[in-house]
Amino acid sequence: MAVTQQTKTGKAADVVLPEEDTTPEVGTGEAPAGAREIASLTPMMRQYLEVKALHPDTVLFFRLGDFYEMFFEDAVKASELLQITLTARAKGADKIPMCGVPYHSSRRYIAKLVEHGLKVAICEQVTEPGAGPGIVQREVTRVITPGMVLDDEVLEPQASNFLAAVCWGEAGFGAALLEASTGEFYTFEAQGLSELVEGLSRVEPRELLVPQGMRDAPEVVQVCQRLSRVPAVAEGEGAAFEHTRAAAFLRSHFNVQSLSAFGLDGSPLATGAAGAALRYLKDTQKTPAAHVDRLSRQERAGCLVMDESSRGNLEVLKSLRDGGRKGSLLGVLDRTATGLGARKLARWLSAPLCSLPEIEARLDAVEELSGKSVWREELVATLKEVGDLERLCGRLSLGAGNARDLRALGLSLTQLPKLGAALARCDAGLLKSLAGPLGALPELADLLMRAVTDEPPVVIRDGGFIRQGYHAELDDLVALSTTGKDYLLKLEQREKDRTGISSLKIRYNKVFGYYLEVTKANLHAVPKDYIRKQTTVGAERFVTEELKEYEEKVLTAEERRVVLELQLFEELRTKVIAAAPRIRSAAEAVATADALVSFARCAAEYGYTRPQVDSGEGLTITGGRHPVVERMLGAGESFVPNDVRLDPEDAQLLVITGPNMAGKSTVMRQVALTALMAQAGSFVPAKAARIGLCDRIFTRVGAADNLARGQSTFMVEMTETSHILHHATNKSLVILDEIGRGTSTFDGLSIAWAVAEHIHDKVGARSLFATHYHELVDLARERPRVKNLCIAVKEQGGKVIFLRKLIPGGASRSYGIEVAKLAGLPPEVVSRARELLQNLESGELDDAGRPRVAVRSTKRAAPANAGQLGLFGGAPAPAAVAAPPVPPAHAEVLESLKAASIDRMTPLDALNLLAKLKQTLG
Ligand SMILES: Nc1ncnc2c1ncn2[C@@H]1O[C@H](COP(=O)(O)OP(=O)(O)OP(=O)(O)O)[C@@H](O)[C@H]1O
Repeated sequence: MAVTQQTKTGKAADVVLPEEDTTPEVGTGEAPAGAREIASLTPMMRQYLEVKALHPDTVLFFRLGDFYEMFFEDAVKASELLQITLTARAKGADKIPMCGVPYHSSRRYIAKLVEHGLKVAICEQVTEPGAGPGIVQREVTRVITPGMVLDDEVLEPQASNFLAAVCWGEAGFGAALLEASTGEFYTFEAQGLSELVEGLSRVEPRELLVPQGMRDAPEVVQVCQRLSRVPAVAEGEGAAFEHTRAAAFLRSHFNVQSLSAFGLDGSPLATGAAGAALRYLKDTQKTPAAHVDRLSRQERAGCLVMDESSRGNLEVLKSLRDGGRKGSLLGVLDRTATGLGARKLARWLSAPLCSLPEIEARLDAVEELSGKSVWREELVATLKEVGDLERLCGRLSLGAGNARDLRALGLSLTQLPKLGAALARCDAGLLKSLAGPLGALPELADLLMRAVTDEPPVVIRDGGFIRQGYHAELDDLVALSTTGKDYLLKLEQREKDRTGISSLKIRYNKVFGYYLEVTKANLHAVPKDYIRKQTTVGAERFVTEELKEYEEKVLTAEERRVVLELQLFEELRTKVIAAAPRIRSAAEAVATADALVSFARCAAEYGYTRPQVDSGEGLTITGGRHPVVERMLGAGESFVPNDVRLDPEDAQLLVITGPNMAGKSTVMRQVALTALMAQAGSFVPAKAARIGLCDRIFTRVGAADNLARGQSTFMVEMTETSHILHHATNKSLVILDEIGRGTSTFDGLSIAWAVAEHIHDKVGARSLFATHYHELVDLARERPRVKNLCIAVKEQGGKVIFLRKLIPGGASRSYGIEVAKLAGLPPEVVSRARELLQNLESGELDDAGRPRVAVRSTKRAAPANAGQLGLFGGAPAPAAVAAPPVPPAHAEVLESLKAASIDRMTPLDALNLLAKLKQTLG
């Protein structure tokens, strides 16, 4: 049996039990599984099915000796995803599909299944083989799900891994966000789906927990569709979401009389979601989750709101190109030294502040840190030595940590006083305030450093991780087992001398313990007092009384040592759990310091300046740059800075025109990103900036198709625009890039015009409006707070040179054809396009009033009904045909037309007039 076990342990990961597995279970004496009816399964397979029935939605990792085995459909699914061999237990019709992975390398396999959105239940042997009657007892000790991951193999250091529990009712939605590895725990309530998605999108949850039976509810389907990273969906017991039960559960966990301190009074939905999330953590991890020691409520008013698509359009956390950090604002600003800091920075950028004092506090800190480069880099060096305190503490609290985690925690805690002392010397209040929590753990640091060896093993079950000198009894046991081993070596030499068998060896295996091995050729020299134990192919194995005695001594010392080490590990773990709240406060301080240092490094190295943030509604940026584009430019290219001024008095809405590729999108995005950075507490890429606090930033940029959601490009564009018009306030910043582009020119222009008017007249939000409809420039004549800007270009030798400079006024042309030429369109297509453009611009119309775009220049004729008007900008051609007798209605129309002052008419006025004229004609 032991031989089988050793062979299995030694095999590669994809090795599984032989197809016809007749091996009884280790130490159980269970009958071999042969070809039998499934109904007459072995006790072990029955045990498997019982456990599986309790965890039907998981892939069950069933511990068998040194392997985790999977059976039935789990085996089929896992073998495919993990690319391991699928084999079978039993034969013929009773064949049970099966596959397995070695225990010691299981982490990466589990990680892979979880990455595929599956849940993995770990079922361990909880009694020793042969320790009692019947088979080994087994229990599920942990369920690993996409949102409940503790292992470094799965977790990205810089990214959070949140579970989101969501429930809903007539009053709206309740949500709870829980990070199992760090213990972060938040709730919020939302009135509608958009608000819910906006709240969830800030942390991009990996898993969505919803009440039983709700997986396919329209609310869940829509949330999944609208989040840019689709979460795995899990169902939790409906009762866990129920308000009173959830409240009682939370009160008992946090050991409080009331939940009012968490802001949950009168919030049944948020309470339900929080209760369900915490219960899910406890149920899957089977621990008290002591590291979850606080719960806070996120208020919408507390931070600058950005919906999912605005955050995505501005590429705040990831680039649109490939969804990676590179090319995003976070990619540029993340110069953190720790995973803690990186996650904090991502949170700051996804939820910038709205409170002036808090923003000023961060800016003060960044100013001080950016000015002291040597000292700042010393801080960075210290921060680099601090491990992921939150996750180390989380793993240990949840019983998943090992001795390496204790060692890493000890090393990290040792750095804290140094970091604290450096921060205490700062002038900025925020930096100073971080020093307190960093000085609160010297005893634990000292204890862990004294207790754990420098390089402890990954697996704790064999001991070997407690440092010599930490525990006297353990030292004695270690000494005994080592001297015992020395003794055995001496004994071997003595027996060699006594018998004259120079090849005699003392060996050890798990089944026989220590034995003397003598090759067949030397058997004649074996003394009488040798007791034969076993015969192998080339040798005989013996024991002696003396050997047995020493074996007893050594082995018991070894066993006691392991037991004692495990006990000491538990004691240390308990101490860590007791200190969890202080560790989390220290982790928070480290994360904050690291994020501020990161801002300061960017400020110093990228030439950023401190923004002036105030409660006004203006926004002035002088010499502003796009933080990401300026870092992406190649050698020899330099970013052209631009000035932008938005003012509620006279420049509330800026219409930006300019050729394709001129830099309209870039300048608009840089304004939004500058405001966002300032409110996150960062310095900004500009010579000077004054930012009136924004309550929300909206962007409607480009024509992002969303066919997966079954919406056309234009529909998406209009839905987003409508969302903006409904939610923007006079404190908001609105970026609209080419509204109306997705439909016909006339419809598009009319919509763009009406949207701009509405924002100007009704909403009052600071807005930047880029457009190719040059007609929109006329809006500035109509509305007092509209200003025109355009991006300068120079024409030289038939070529367009982009100057990238924003100047007052409107652009006269698009240069679209020139850009198309630059892009390599065939010359004949380019020249034909020029011809068509000329037709359009000369306003030639056919009988139906449409421009005669298709007319070739050689065949162009005078328009037949030259009396018709070009709708937008087309000049009426002089009347050239004698008029027939005019009916009265027609005369009225002609009069109206004559009276109309086309020069001062907006396109919409023209449309209205046209409608009136048609009405007159009947
Ligand atoms: N101020 C600037 N300095 C240097 N390069 C710039 C600047 N602004 C834009 N660019 C470069 O020009 C490219 C085109 O800019 P952008 O996409 O903003 O143009 P656009 O006017 O919005 O074009 P389109 O109308 O075709 O969408 C950018 O990718 C960037 O590389």
